[in-house]
Amino acid sequence: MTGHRTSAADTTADTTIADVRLTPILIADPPLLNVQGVHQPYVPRLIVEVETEGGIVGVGETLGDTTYLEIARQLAPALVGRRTSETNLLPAIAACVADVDAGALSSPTDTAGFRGTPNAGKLRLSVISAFEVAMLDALGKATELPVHALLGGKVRDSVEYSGYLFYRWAEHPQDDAPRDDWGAALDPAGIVEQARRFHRDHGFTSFKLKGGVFPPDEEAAAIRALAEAFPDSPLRLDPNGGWSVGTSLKVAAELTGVLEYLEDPTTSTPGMAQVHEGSGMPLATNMCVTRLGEIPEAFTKDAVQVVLSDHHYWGGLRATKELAAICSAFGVGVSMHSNTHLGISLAAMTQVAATVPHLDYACDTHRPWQTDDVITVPHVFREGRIEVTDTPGLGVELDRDALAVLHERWLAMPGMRDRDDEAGMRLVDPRWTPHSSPRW
Ligand SMILES: O=C([O-])C(=O)C[C@H](O)[C@@H](O)C(=O)[O-]
Ligand SMILES: [Mg+2]
Repeated sequence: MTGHRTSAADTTADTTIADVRLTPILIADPPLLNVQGVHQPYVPRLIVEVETEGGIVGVGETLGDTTYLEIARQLAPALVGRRTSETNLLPAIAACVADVDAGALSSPTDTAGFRGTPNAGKLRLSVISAFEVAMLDALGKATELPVHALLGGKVRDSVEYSGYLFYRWAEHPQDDAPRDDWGAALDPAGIVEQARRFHRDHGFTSFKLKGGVFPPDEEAAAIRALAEAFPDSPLRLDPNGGWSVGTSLKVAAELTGVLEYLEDPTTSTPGMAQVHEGSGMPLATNMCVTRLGEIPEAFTKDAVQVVLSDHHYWGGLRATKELAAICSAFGVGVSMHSNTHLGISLAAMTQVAATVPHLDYACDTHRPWQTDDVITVPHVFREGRIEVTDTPGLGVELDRDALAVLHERWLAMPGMRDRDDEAGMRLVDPRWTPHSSPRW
């Protein structure tokens, strides 16, 4: 053991950051529907590599839209010469060196992230998250410790995820888009069939339906059909703020006892508080509590009962643990949100989820919808769970060939470098205007 440590120290002990590499990529995505529109054939992600003086490489993954990439490009050189252990400095360094383009802040919602109104702090935190994960991965490899050990150690050996169901078209309208064999899911029967495949292929026993697509009574009917097909499964419905308070109260009354929780039925914190007060339905959010400053109002008004943490939003794995501790102090539950992502993010989500004692719900993940990956051994869900590895760092290895292919795709398709679900929908419905909120 000592001999092993010594030899590792000889070659790898210097954890000073020597180089930071950024690789924007485009990953294939099916035509999944939501309140804003439809996923386009490709979604941008950013892969961050942090290389130490000792030659160790750590990896991180985050949103790859232009604004995020610009922030990352400003932040990367400022980290050279820092230690991989200095993750607490990331917010201050980012605030000093990374400007956020005003255009990115003028949008009513952050279409890339679905987390309420964008602001500079939120966008920087999303970029920081990938650097923090890459630094922890490198540090873990250098010290021969898994990332969960750097966060205080795991309290569970596997992390449960929920099957993320979407209304969807059979194929994208673009002729040259990638195809899959899922077929369309546009009614309760289609959603139940999708859930059966998720259960068969990955063992998921908890399901979330992305709503805000059809009139709420149709989506409530899909939930009831799921409850009949999977009587023991916890179920959630998430219309991403597409309903008025009145509509939310009506659906909440109808689905009380059927849903585990209702997610972001309406957009504002006062609106969420009214819905909970009037219905008693537990409400979850990844839209009205997405940074520390939004917590006091939401918790004192009892507007949310479950916060969907997301290390990409909150600035990394340590920040996720801090959020979980605050939630615990207020008796608010914690689960985990996801956007379209690959295996590096799934590894990071699993490592941090393993360390949060009161993670009371199955976490969200889009990963089963993705056919691409940038790690050599993609994760396998068993009984809806991912095993928490004890391999040093995140326990994943970058597949450089796959990364190069997906980067080539990014170079070749400048029109896909920003997620734009509205633009995707306008190809089919040129008058599409999702911002007449609330839709129902
Ligand atoms: O829980 C959520 O709100 C999400 O997962 C946001 C995502 O962007 C989802 O709506 C999607 O991918 O369409
Ligand atoms: Mg949500």
